[in-house]
Amino acid sequence: MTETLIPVTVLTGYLGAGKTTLLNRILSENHGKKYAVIVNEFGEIGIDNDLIVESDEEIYEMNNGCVCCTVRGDLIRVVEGLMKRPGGFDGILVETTGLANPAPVAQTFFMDDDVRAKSRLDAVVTVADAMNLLTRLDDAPEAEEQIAFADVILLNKSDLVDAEKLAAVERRIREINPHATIHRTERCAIDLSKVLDRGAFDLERILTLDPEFLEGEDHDHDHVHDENCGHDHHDHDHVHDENCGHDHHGHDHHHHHPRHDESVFSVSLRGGTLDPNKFFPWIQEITQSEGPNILRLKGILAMDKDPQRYVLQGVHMIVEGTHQRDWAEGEKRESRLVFIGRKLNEAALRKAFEDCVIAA
Ligand SMILES: Nc1nc2c(ncn2[C@@H]2O[C@H](COP(=O)(O)OP(=O)(O)OP(=O)(O)O)[C@@H](O)[C@H]2O)c(=O)[nH]1
Repeated sequence: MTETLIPVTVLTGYLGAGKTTLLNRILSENHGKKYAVIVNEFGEIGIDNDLIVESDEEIYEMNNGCVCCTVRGDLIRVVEGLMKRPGGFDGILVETTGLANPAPVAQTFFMDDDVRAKSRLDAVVTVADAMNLLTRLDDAPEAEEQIAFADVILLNKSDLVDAEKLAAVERRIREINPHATIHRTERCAIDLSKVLDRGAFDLERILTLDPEFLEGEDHDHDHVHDENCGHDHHDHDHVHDENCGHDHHGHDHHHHHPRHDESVFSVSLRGGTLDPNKFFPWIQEITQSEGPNILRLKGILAMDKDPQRYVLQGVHMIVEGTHQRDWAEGEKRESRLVFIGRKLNEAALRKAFEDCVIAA
């Protein structure tokens, strides 16, 4: 019986840990399987979808909130739609935002009758950033939930730390989660059979961790969920979108799950072509001076006189840039840049960015 159920892999991990890197590996590898990918991102301009490699796989983007709360109904609808597709899929991958608590995402696959009848949660795979995890565990509750909930953990970015630190991070992970399989990786290089179709999700363990995990199974959870979302907290996404353009993330979707970190918000910038002689020194300077507050930085940029799209990625002070592909004929040369972090000075970021724009 169980063989006919579609395995679902929930891919989680804090901002910038390497989730998209792993997803791109899965999509690029010649595994002969057909996966449907559901991507959820935080930050108002959709950039992540542009960072996923081109493949034959079907990709569904959900940008209107966090998959663990506001768009959970969307997740059920997307999955239900996938189940009805002729030919079907060998697996479904759900990449959560870096700020998601994986528990409600996993719950989705137990609570909806149609979804439960056709799919099985295969594993929660968490990518951890070896360089930043210890700090995150101290200041971000989601980071701890992602580790606690994992069946498989990729201790990634092993190239950025020495052996001693790697061992210390692994010890801390073990304290939080003694059960998960841990793999040390660099750029998420791993045999995919260690990640996919593991049959690793252990409901018994999760119920020990969270006895109310299956709570609401007999109820119409959409309503329960909506009520919690509407009444137990104020919706920052809306308040801030309207008042200051910030893109806050704060909810109390389920009483027994800790809140999201409300101090984290995003600043989305958009403009035309940029002057590289102004832009790069600015990014250099801002990531050095504000690095601790910049949890994540992502951009698809149009540089002046550059025929290619330039992709910029940062996690704290580490910034990487690469050319992605030629701008297509007729494609609008537009630059999009998103900062996600704490205490970001939106007005100053906006002004500095606009100073780099040379053509609208
Ligand atoms: N040095 C190093 N960099 C890495 C490694 N893995 C990923 N990166 C880089 O880290 C940055 C973030 O990687 P992503 O895969 O986009 O991370 P993510 O978890 O998808 O990020 P969000 O979706 O924003 O949460 C990128 O610049 C990657 O190239 C690694 O093992 N070592």
